[in-house]
Formats: sequence, structure tokens, C-alpha cells
Amino acid sequence: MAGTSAPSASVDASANGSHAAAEAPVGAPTNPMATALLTDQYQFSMAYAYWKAGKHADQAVFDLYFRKNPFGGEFTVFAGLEECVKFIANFRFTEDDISFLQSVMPMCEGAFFDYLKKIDCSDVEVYAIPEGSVVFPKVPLIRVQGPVAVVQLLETPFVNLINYASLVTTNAARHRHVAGKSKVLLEFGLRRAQGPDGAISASKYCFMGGFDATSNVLAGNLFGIPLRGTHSHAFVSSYGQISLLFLSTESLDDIPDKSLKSKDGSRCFHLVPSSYFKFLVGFQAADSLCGVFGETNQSELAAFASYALAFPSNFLALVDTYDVMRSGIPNFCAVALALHDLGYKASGIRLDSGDLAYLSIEARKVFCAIEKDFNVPGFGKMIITASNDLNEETIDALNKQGHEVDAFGIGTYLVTCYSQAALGCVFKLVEINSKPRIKLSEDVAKVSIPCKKRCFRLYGKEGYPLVDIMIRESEPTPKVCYFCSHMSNLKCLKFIMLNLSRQENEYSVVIHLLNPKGHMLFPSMLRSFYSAIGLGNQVRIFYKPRAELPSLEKIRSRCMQQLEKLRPDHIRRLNPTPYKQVSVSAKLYDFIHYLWLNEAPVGELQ
Ligand SMILES: Nc1ncnc2c1ncn2[C@@H]1O[C@H](COP(=O)(O)OP(=O)(O)OP(=O)(O)O)[C@@H](O)[C@H]1O
Ligand SMILES: O=P(O)(O)OC[C@H]1O[C@H](OP(=O)(O)OP(=O)(O)O)[C@H](O)[C@@H]1O
Ligand SMILES: O=C(O)c1cccnc1
Ligand SMILES: [Mg+2]
Repeated sequence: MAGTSAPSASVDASANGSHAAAEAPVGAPTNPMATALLTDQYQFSMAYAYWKAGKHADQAVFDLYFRKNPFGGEFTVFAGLEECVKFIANFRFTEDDISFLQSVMPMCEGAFFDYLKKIDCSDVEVYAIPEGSVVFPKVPLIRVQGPVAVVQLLETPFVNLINYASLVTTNAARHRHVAGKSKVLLEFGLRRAQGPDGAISASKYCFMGGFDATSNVLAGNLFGIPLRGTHSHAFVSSYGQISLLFLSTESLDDIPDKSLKSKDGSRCFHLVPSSYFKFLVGFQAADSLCGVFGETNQSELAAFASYALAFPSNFLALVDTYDVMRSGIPNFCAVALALHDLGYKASGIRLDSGDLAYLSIEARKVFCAIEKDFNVPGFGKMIITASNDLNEETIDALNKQGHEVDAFGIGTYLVTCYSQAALGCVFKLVEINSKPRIKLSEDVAKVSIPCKKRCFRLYGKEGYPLVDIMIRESEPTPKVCYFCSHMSNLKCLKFIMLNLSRQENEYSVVIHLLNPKGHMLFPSMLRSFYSAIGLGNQVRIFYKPRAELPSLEKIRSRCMQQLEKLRPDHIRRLNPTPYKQVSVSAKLYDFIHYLWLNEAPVGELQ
């Protein structure tokens, strides 16, 4: 999908009378429910009214943006663009869709449905900030241009596809920030997410926002995200058969096949109970452990031993089913040492309850003592994973207390975006038939910024972004320019605008935000040609975005790099410094106010 290559097309006999379908190379949206009917009913009412007024083909420009950063923070990560591109590439109404629409809109003329049958997004252009970028309020994340009736239908699905994606990516980025670079972050949210789409989206976007892996197998398959998992309580307690009548506990003796080959394959051992008990007894005698261990739970030991036989090379145990320090840790260490004798290296433990700071520190002390006393190099570095209702606050609290956790498994708070339900993206008309439009509001923050715009980000000489600015598309790129906060010119800022090619200059560099090369242009001309020769209905046109859709890995790296470039005080959790409010050129500032005065009704003081 080279930037400027012409769109490709091929004749597809199977198209079967339906109008040209858009398919590969862009691919379908991840969720098959993301179809042209996935919009609010009023979008169809508007489309009908545009059509009835003969305005449906008017050229509209809409901006998608948000007004306030989520989670009380001062930054947002933009996500969901790829799904929007896939959405428009596949946008069309099936015969069934049309019949349904006719049934729910019986008041509309039949010819409107003939019009709907023919539409797709071939005349729609999308300009966007690259996915994974750090973004700020008011700057258009996406600009959508095209026939007003079609673009109107895109409002709801676009906002839907961007809102949660950006919110959860930002949430993940915030968790990464508080956990620090060196910790492993695992997304465990599938069971708690808002339905299958919430879960799949969460896995994709948490990875984008800096998580290392997910427990969600389907997400691993769909997006190539690394999969990780630990060990469950059910497996441990499945070994605990205590009968009140017989006072029996399932034990090591009950494991049917206890044979395990040594790692190098040279020997085969029968792991009898004494293989473990000798270590448990050793722990009791070890000076460094100060007699902290007494009797452990035997059914838990049986569960660990049995699990080790299944996964000798990746032995990992959940140690909090009965008692972390009195049972889970010594049982784990006994099995890990038995494996060590056979040449295997255990992976670590998971803590899922209790005081995670205290328990992780105590567990680490035991691992280090065993490394020393039993002469097992590396045992002290056993990986400690923690889970259980973790969130930014608890991780921050753990950091302040000091802890020995290496990996955090996070579910509920992460994927449900517990501390903020929605981002609040909006999609506003800013121009129609080249005439700038404005939406006024009593709330000044809600007044839309009219015109087709170009957006830039200015970086200071220290490499931090300074401010995002917007100019009218028709304005030449200024070299030296005054910019005003878009609603008040009280704070005029003077910027020296430089070309990217002159980055070495000491003032600032300028980055285009709305990627002018990255926009999508769909092949309307090609469609017209095929229609003209009577093949319009049998041709399958493959839409090609002008810019290549980057891989998830690439988007993730962009996100990480941009977050690193933010000034630390913008990203800190407590009272972050606001990024400078989006600014506009003096020309655009004057124009906004001219339009405002023009459109606002003149009131009378009585
Ligand atoms: N040292 C700590 N500092 C702050 N918060 C912690 C610390 N250790 C654990 N937490 C958090 O405290 C909360 C404890 O929750 P809760 O009382 O439900 O768990 P629990 O009683 O330890 O476990 P469970 O009920 O699952 O057996 C969790 O949100 C956990 O992440
Ligand atoms: O706590 P979260 O951040 O949502 O992470 C996922 C949780 O899911 C699992 O147990 P589950 O919660 O199903 O059982 P539990 O309530 O007994 O821990 C796991 O042990 C975690 O505790
Ligand atoms: O692998 C795990 O430990 C896991 C996965 C999902 C939820 N809770 C735990
Ligand atoms: Mg839990």
C-alpha cells in the first residue's frame, strides 16, 4: 500500500448484482458488527432530510476531537484509527439492510433507499493524526471530508470506534507510567470487560498503551499480542479433598505418574514425597529462614508437584490459596528445588491477595535465603507476579511502600476504565461547500473551531512538545507568527516556525499533526468509470489507503516514544501541569470571532 499508488480494481463475478464491495487490502473491521447500520437513527433522518433538500452531495468537512483529557490527567493517547479506516473501506448497505431501513422509515420516499443502495465511502477522505500519538483537547484527531449525507452517517461509528480505544489506551499508558518501565504488565481483563468487544478492544489497546502481554487467547490470535498466564486457585483447591469422616487429604501419593526426565534427558526420576519433604525439613532447619516454616498444606504441595510434572520448564505457582508465608511459599520452594535437582529452573509465583508489598518482600527474602543456603544461583530472582484489584492508586501505594513485585496482572480497573466511563469525543461540522461553520454554546469550551485546518505541534529546544497550534488550511505556513489561545487572545504566544529540515535551530521544530500524506483517498473516479461502461455492479474495488496502515507493534512504539518525549510534569499523576491550551493563528482567531458574532443572535437588555 504505497503512499501514492493508484487504487487497484478487479472484476469479481461473485459480486452478484450488489454494488461494488470494498474489501482487502484494507480488511474488515475487527468486530463484524461494525457495519453501516451501526449508527444512530437520527443520522438516517438527517441523511434523508439532506437528500430531500437536494443537499446530500454537498461537500462537508467534519472534525473529530475531544474536549478534556481523561482520568484527571493532562494527556491522551489517540487510538482506533485503523478500525475507522477498515470501517469506511467496507461501508455499504446490503439488500437486507435496505429492507430493514425501509421498514423502520416508512415515511421516506423509495428513491432515498435507491440512493442508499449506491453509496459507499469512495468519495470520502480521511486525514488523521497517526494512531498511537499523544494528543490534547480540541485538536482534530480525524478530519473527514465528503458528501454530507455519507459523512453524517459516519459520525456515530467513528466516535464509537475512537472513544473507548483512546480511553483504554490512555488508561494502559497511565498504568505503565506508574508501574515504571522495568515491570511486566499483564492485561487480565477478559472476564470483567464489558462484553466480548470490550474485552478484545481492551487487549488490543492495552498492548498499544504499553502492556506487555494479555491473557486473552483470541486477542493473541487476532493481533499477535504476546500471551501470558499463570496458575489458578481452582487447580490448587482441586487437590484439597478433605473428608470429615475419613480425615483424608489428597496427597503426593495420589499423583498417578510421578516420573520426570531430567532436563538434559539423561535420567528419569520418580518424584516421591521425600523429594519434597527433604527440602521442607531443610527449610525448618535453615538458620537464614529463622524457623519461619512449620507444616505446610499437603494438598497444596500435591497440586504444585502435579503442576510441575506438567510444566517442568515453566513452573509457576499461585501461592495464596491457604497461607502465603506458612504454606504457599515453602511448598513452592520445595517443588522448585526438586525441579532444580533435575536441571529445571522454576519461573516464579503469583500473589493474589493480602498485603502485596509485605508478601512480595517476604517472599523475596525467602528466595534469596534459599539461593544462598541451598546454593542455587538465580533462585533469589524468582519472578513475583501480583494481582487482585490493582489499579494506578494501588501500584502507586506499593511503590511508595517498597515492594518486590516484578509483574502486575491487571483486569477490572484497567479494562472497564473504572475511574472514567467515557472520553467524550465529538464529531463537528466545520465547513460545508467551502463555507466555514461554527457550533455556538453557552459553554465557551463547547464552541467548535470552524474551518478546514492544518495542525502543528511545536517542540522546544529541549525536545519537549510546547503547544499544538491550528491555522486555516488556506493560510501559508507561517515562519514567525503570533498565536492565541483559541478563545481569548490574552495570552499571545510568539513562535518561530521552522521547517523540519532545520531541526538544528535552537528555537523549536514543527511537526504536522494531521498527517497530510497519511490521508485516505478512495477511488471514486474508478467507480465512475466502471459505472459508465455498465460494470458498476459487478466490479469489486479494492480500497487502498494512501498511507500504509502501520502494525500494532509500530503504533505501540510510537505511543511509547511520544510519552517519553512529554515533559514529566504533564504526565505525573498528582496535579499534572496542563499542556498549553490549543492555540490558533491570529487570522483564525479573528475569523472565529467574526463568525461567532455573525451567527449569535443579538440579545436585548430589558
Ligand atoms: N500494600 C498494599 N498497599 C495498598 N493496597 C494494597 C496493598 N496490598 C494489596 N492492596 C490492595 O488492597 C486491596 C485488597 O482487597 P481485598 O481486601 O478484597 O483483598 P484480600 O482480602 O487481600 O483478598 P481476597 O479477598 O481476594 O482474599 C486490593 O485492591 C489490593 O490490590
Ligand atoms: O482483580 P483484577 O484486576 O480484576 O484481575 C483479575 C482477577 O481475576 C482473577 O480472579 P478473580 O477475580 O476471578 O477471583 P477472585 O475475586 O477470587 O480474586 C485473578 O486472580 C485476579 O484476581
Ligand atoms: O493467568 C492468570 O493468572 C490470570 C488470567 C486472567 C485472570 N486472572 C488471572
Ligand atoms: Mg480478584
